[in-house]
Amino acid sequence: MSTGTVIDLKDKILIAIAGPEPPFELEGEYFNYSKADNDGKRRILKEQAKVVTTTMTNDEYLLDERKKFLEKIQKSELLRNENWTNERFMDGDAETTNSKFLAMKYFLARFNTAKQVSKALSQDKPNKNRREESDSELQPYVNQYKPPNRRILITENITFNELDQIPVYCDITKELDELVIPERLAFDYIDCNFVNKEKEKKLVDAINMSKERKNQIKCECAKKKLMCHKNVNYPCYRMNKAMQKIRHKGNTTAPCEFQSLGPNTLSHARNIFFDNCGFACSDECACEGNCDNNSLLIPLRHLFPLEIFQSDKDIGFSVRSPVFIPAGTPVMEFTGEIVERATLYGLSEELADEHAAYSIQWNYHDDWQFHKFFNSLNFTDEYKELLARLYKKKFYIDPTNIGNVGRMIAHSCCPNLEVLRVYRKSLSPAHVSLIMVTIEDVYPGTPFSFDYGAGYKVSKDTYLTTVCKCRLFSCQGNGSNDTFKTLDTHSMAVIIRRLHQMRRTT
Ligand SMILES: C[S@@+](CC[C@H](N)C(=O)[O-])C[C@H]1O[C@@H](n2cnc3c(N)ncnc32)[C@H](O)[C@@H]1O
Repeated sequence: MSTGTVIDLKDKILIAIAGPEPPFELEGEYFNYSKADNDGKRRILKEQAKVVTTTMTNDEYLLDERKKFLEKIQKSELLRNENWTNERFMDGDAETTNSKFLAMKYFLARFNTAKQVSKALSQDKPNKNRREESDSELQPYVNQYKPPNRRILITENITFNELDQIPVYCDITKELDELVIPERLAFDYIDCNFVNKEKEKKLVDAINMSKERKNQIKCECAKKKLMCHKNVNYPCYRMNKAMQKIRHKGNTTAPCEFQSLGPNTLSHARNIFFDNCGFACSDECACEGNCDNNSLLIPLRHLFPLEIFQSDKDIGFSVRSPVFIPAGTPVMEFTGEIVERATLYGLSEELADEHAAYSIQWNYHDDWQFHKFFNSLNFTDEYKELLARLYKKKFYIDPTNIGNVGRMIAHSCCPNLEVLRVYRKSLSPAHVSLIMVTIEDVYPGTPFSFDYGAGYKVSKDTYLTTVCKCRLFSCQGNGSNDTFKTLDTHSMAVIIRRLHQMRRTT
């Protein structure tokens, strides 16, 4: 584990232009934690760990958290009128559309290449003779974690930000003496992306060029209420609409939808970063991002209470929320260092493997639709040339040493989140943010997950999908239920609907 900390990097870091300034005061407890190396951080976490017990039942705890959440919403003029009990997955036609979308997503998670996918899709037929499972057979896949009453609380707040309190629990160790803080838990927390000025000089050039008036995108609308953007002349809204229409060849489904409070919908389960990108208002706009054209509004406000917990040795730490989150909600951002592939793989072999395991690649070097798109804009020629050069490379967000809660989300073959790219202020790779959006209604306590992709390896010769421990109904991991592994999308959609009905009544 490398030991770079916020303190070591303070003078080298450039906050990627899209984000607000993070709390870099480095005071008090945060200062001590941040200046410590990995061993030191683990020591601090171990020293502050304590056993906590509760006499509340799980239902009482969830009710209490829901009450607190609703009180928080009531305090916000912007969010007060939203209906957070609305189950979007079940909302009329949305149920059919959503279950088909999820079934397609789970189906695609099985294949490594586009060729395999095409072949499998051509053979994807409903099996009318299939016996339907009973509720008790499906019960193990309802998937709502209920922690024990006695837990080890490693830290009350891994973020050090009182507006975003995220506790970390260990539920696999009973006694404090036995608690081992893994290296991967001892990272520096950051709320926005950043660029290392020394490593990514071209990104710094792009950030500087983006400050020219012609290369900026921001709304200068009068400060009004939530719907202020719905004027087709506002640049960010127009840009959002235009970007949502960028499509990979052959995608004839409706464009995706990126908005503040949802539902954010995806265009297609395939080609996620090709076909699903949007643009958001930011603090530079007259609305300061407090409008409906900002899919980062909820993540930046840290609206949903989150918890990091460990209940499984193999999976490690995971994340869950004690409140219901409807489908299509951007729950959190995935933050870290914006790096080019060569920077990531220029690390020593061991470090590169470790960083790759946590990083998300969010663009494709041959994304010619995106090239065509920014070339059609009124940016300066110099900026367009630089963007063309930059976007021939692959970019990652690397949260290994400095990142946020997004880095703790587990993989699943039946994920409930999708990671999407959204830009603010301009279109360079330094203006990107990755948002993690729910693709189904997420019931209280359900661990969050996304699909790491078929190419993700846990060791030199082992793909994660072959050893996956998500244990959900169509998990591809060894030892999982074989009857679900090869299901067609039609049968899967039926099971997905039934699981949702079961979750609602639990
Ligand atoms: C990005 S990290 C996720 C956070 C990690 N659980 C932790 O404790 O730091 C990815 C690693 O988590 C583990 N992991 C995540 N999802 C898994 C799954 N479904 N099955 C097995 N291991 C998983 C693997 O070790 C993987 O390399």
